[in-house]
Amino acid sequence: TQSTRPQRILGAVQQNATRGDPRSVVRAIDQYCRNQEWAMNVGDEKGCILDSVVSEVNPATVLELGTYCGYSTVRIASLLPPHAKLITLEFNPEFAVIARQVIAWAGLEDKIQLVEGASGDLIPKMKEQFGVETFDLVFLDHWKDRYLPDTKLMEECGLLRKGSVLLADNVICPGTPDYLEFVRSSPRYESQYFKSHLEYTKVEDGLEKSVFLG
Ligand SMILES: O=C(NCCCCc1cc2ccncc2s1)c1cc(-c2ccc(F)cc2)cc(O)c1O
Ligand SMILES: [Mg+2]
Repeated sequence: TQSTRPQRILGAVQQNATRGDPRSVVRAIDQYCRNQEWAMNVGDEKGCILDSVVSEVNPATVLELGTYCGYSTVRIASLLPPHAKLITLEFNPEFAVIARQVIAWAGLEDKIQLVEGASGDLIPKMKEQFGVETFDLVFLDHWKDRYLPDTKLMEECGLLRKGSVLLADNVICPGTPDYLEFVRSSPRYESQYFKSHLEYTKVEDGLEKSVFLG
């Protein structure tokens, strides 16, 4: 039977990356997706910007919306301090099955909790079910039309504190116009655009970093 793209990405990790070495997992996925077949990982170019923001924030609690195969999950978790926790939400069960194996190959199971379901359903349960107070960093990389409603939902659920950082992928391609307009015009956010390219291509894309001012 025909394999899926996520299954082929997992195969590339198992063949080319070293167990317990997160950066080799990141490198194996980037090499596969740049040389064999494109996939919607944040990628190496935007990934460097992601690394710099994660290192600057040095978060104890991270929420990732949109796991896919776990590329950015592993990339972020590899930079977290010892007792930090990353919760990642994935809607597609097939992606979740692959991501769990990529996370395990990287040896990062203790830092990462992958939760299956829709962000709109799970965000209101964060405090009670997952024992979360607030998130220091949120990486938005899920349905592009959910960035704005989920940001408002996180505010309403008290999951953001003064200084919480939102980092959003794909604000140009595929684009998140309503989200961009909101964070750039709201007095409650300080926003900054990091120009880059769509993963593994020359098409323009970028990350928007928005600090919640409380
Ligand atoms: O759709 C994208 N990413 C979201 C996948 C949706 C997965 C979800 C996770 C989840 C968790 C919780 N609740 C609800 C959801 S929905 C995406 C698409 C492109 C792209 C760019 C140019 C193209 F020509 C074709 C695709 C590039 C990217 O970097 C992306 O991130
Ligand atoms: Mg993306």
